[in-house]
Amino acid sequence: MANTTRIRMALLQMNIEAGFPERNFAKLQEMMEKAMEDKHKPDVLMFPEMWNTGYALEQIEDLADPYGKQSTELLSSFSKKHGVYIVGGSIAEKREDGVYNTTLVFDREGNRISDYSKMHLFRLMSEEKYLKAGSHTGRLEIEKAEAGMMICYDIRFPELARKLALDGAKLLFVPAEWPNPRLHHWRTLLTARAIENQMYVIACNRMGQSGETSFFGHSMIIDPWGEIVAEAGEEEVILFGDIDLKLVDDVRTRIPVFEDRRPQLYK
Ligand SMILES: NC(=O)CCC(=O)C(=O)O
Repeated sequence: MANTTRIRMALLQMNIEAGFPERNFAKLQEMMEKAMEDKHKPDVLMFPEMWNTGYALEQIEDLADPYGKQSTELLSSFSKKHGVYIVGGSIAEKREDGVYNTTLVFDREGNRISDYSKMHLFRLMSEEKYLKAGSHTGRLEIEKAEAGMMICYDIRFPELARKLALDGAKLLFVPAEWPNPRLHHWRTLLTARAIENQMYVIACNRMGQSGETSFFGHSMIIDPWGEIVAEAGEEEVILFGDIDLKLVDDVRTRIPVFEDRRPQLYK
């Protein structure tokens, strides 16, 4: 990177075929290769939620990736080969006690540097019947920038975003499978998390149809002032956008929300 405060993101807004992991692996690989062919090579690749299986929840025990092994092999070798960070959307990950909705993160050398399992399960899509909830927050470092992770429904919990910000996050990554008809909620909640925490929000949604459910895409990068840096439409696309970490410090200096908090009065 020429200028160390700037980071270029590539968000792979893909269709996901529920119940067909091999097809989704192939699609993801194809889009990752395409992203790296761009003349302004990205520093970070990011994907949607549950990109390996989609919401094939009734078959999830059979479809989920045991301990994320297959996903790790692909993402680790790709990040090492191309020298790119990967915030791996999320996968259905099978562990001994059940299936988790887990983000895996890799650095430019292919090392797995972080993981996060979705802690708030979304009942409207029956997650609580088939998935286990994670029990720790998700943090990582991209170049020298502290970042946090939330998965889809998690963005309805501002206290989690605030905790990540208080712990030092300047960026927030949000992989999602957020369906119609809640585009207004998606855009409003992401923008609110960016403004209130004065952080970049980088959110990658899927597009396409799965049974009766349609997904609107609209992956977004929002700056700490609440302005939209980049936003996709409803099509399958790679959304590129640059972030500048200096802006986080500028906004936090201009309106010193974190200094003005009075947590002793919020109990
Ligand atoms: N996959 C999800 O967590 C969907 C969350 C959602 O649609 C919402 O409205 O919240």
